[in-house]
This record gives sequence, C-alpha cells and structure tokens, in this order.
Amino acid sequence: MPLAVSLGDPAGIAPEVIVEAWVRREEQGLAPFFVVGGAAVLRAAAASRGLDLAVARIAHPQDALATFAAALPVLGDEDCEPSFGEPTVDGARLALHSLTHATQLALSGEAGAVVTGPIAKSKLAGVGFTQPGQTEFLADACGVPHEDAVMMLAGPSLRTVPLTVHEALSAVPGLVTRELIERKTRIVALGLARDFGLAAPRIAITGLNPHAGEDGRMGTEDRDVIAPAIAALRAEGLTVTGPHPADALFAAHERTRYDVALCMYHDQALIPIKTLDFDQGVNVTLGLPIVRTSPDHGTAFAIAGKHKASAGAMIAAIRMAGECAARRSL
Ligand SMILES: NC(=O)C1=CN([C@@H]2O[C@H](COP(=O)(O)OP(=O)(O)OC[C@H]3O[C@@H](n4cnc5c(N)ncnc54)[C@H](O)[C@@H]3O)[C@@H](O)[C@H]2O)C=CC1
Ligand SMILES: NCC(=O)COP(=O)(O)O
Repeated sequence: MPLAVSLGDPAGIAPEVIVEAWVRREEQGLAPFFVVGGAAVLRAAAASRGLDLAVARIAHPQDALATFAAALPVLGDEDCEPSFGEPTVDGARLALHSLTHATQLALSGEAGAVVTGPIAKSKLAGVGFTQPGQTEFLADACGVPHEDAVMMLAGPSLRTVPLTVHEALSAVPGLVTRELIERKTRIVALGLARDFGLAAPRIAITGLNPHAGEDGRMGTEDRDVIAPAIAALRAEGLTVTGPHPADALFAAHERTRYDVALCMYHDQALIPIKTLDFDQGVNVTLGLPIVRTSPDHGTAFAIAGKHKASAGAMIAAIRMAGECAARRSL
C-alpha cells in the first residue's frame, strides 16, 4: 500500500519538505507515497525551491503506485491559497482535513501508514482540533486511550520516549505514577519488537530529579515511584534499568547501553534527540493499530518558502513509515 502523507500547516515548511522528499525519492529509496490535498500549495512550495514539480491528481490511493515514479500523487481537490509564513484559517482547515483523511485511509488499509506534516496546534485549535497534539488525535481516531498512544523520537544516535508530553512542567511530578511508567514501558517494549525488530529491547528509565533524587535528598519520586515501577517491570521479564540521572544518560558511552530511554517529561526526551539528530529525527507513535510517523520538527513559519528548510527529517519519517509498514505486513 502507498503511504498517506498529510500536508501539515500549509503556511509552514511541511509542503516544501514533502516536495523535496518526492524529488529525492529514488536516491533515498522511498516507498511510494501520496499527499492528501494541497496541490496548489505543493506547486508553490516547489517553485519556492526552484523545483519543477509534476503533480498528478489521483482519485484513489492505489493510483499513487502507478504515478509515483513520474509525478507527486495528490489525492483530492481540497486546497488553499499559498501563504508561506502566514498561517490562515483556510490553511488550518486544509491541514485538519488532510490529517483526518490520511488517518482514515491508514485505518481502512488503503494506505500502508500515515506520515503527518507538522501543524501548529494553536492554529488548528481554532478550527475544531480539540486534542493537545496529533498523537492524541490519532489515538482518538484509532479508539485508543491517550496514554496508550506513546510518542517516541527516533534518530540514528538514540531513541527517547517522553512519559508525560505536552504538560506544564509544574504538573509533571503529579503525573509521574507507577501505573503510567509501567503501562508506557510495556507499550514501548511491544512497539520496538513489532515495528523495529527488537525482540527484547533494553529500556533505560530516567529519574525525575537531579541525580535521580540522591536517595531522597533532592526529591522522592525517583525512590518512591520510579524505582518500584522498574522493579515490577523487571519482575515481568523486561530489560529495564534505572532510575538513571538524566544529565549523563545521553553521553556517547551511555547510549551504547540501551535501545530506548524513557524520560519523565517532554524536554528531557526531546532536547537530546534534537541536539544529536535534528535533521534525521522521527516522531513515531507506538501502541496504535496503524503506523504513524512524522518529522521531529515543527512548522518553522519563519523560514517557510525561503528554501532554508532541510527535508532530512521528513525523508527519515517517510523511510521509517515504509520500513515499519513492511515489517507489519510480514
Ligand atoms: N509534529 C508536529 O506537528 C510538531 C509541531 N510543532 C509546532 O510547530 C510550531 C513551532 O514550534 P517550534 O518549537 O518553533 O519548533 P520548530 O521545529 O518549528 O522550529 C524550531 C527551530 O528549528 C528550525 N527548523 C525547524 N525545522 C527545520 C528544518 N526542517 N530545517 C531547518 N531548520 C528547521 C526553525 O526555523 C526554528 O529555528 C508550534 O506551533 C508547535 O506546536 C512542533 C513540533 C512538532
Ligand atoms: N514536541 C513534539 C510535538 O509537538 C509533536 O506532537 P504531535 O503533534 O506529533 O503529537
């Protein structure tokens, strides 16, 4: 099945990195994909990068397989006026339509996976997007509880999972519970086995506080919540270590000791991946019945349409979606 790519916010960099990924499809060995909507936006994005883009409008996802080699397949007529760097309500509507339709196609099996272009959550909130992010949107579409749709960031240097995601830092200590750690760790283990071929992944779990609490002198969550969760997971047979002080866990010599790091909050997980692997970082959702990936970056409105955006992470996201989908179909 071809992969369904959602357009992202048309005023951001998603259209131009999608176009660039299609131009480099052979060199990068990408599986066939199509974009849902936005043909005019994609043409304008191509022009902004000096690319002569052939677009093929398709009526059915399957048609992408025949057209992909010669033209970028675009499903449907939904579109908006290109306005790079200046998000609009029409653009937000198009982004939401594209995300919704691409997700439905993956769920119905007409697409092998969904690769989501980045959206600005605050802009989409104005047109009926009620979730904190696309991960939770996909969870709802799949009928999966939000906490079971697990965000993982993956790059060549490391993989990280934020236990809590789009939460105020002040709320995090109250959200770090034994139940959540155990539940998400099990989903990570299953997801790495199913989609990444790691039958017994080594999972490192960070502490919450400096020095993982220093025996309770710098916070008690590490000792009273995280350590008992790790003990319970180890008793189930999972290869789990920690709680590790987060400051040293991402040094090169430490990264050889684990396959994924479960971190307590958003920035603890995303700063290392964006520092080491920004241009190849992929956001993949574990725990869903469908494969979903996304580049690790956002809409980057300030550089949209200026031929400054790298397509590296979008290419990595499309490649990973194809690999995970192929593994599921074995
Ligand atoms: N998966 C998604 O839908 C995501 C959406 N966002 C949204 O994006 C918006 C902007 O968020 P920010 O935190 O500013 O992150 P951002 O990733 O859009 O930008 C951060 C910095 O990286 C640069 N940058 C981003 N992508 C780049 C690329 N491909 N090539 C070169 N430079 C690049 C930007 O110019 C900026 O300097 C927010 O509304 C946020 O909600 C952020 C992250 C992921
Ligand atoms: N910071 C990561 C991010 O915002 C991605 O969120 P999502 O839209 O993929 O849920």
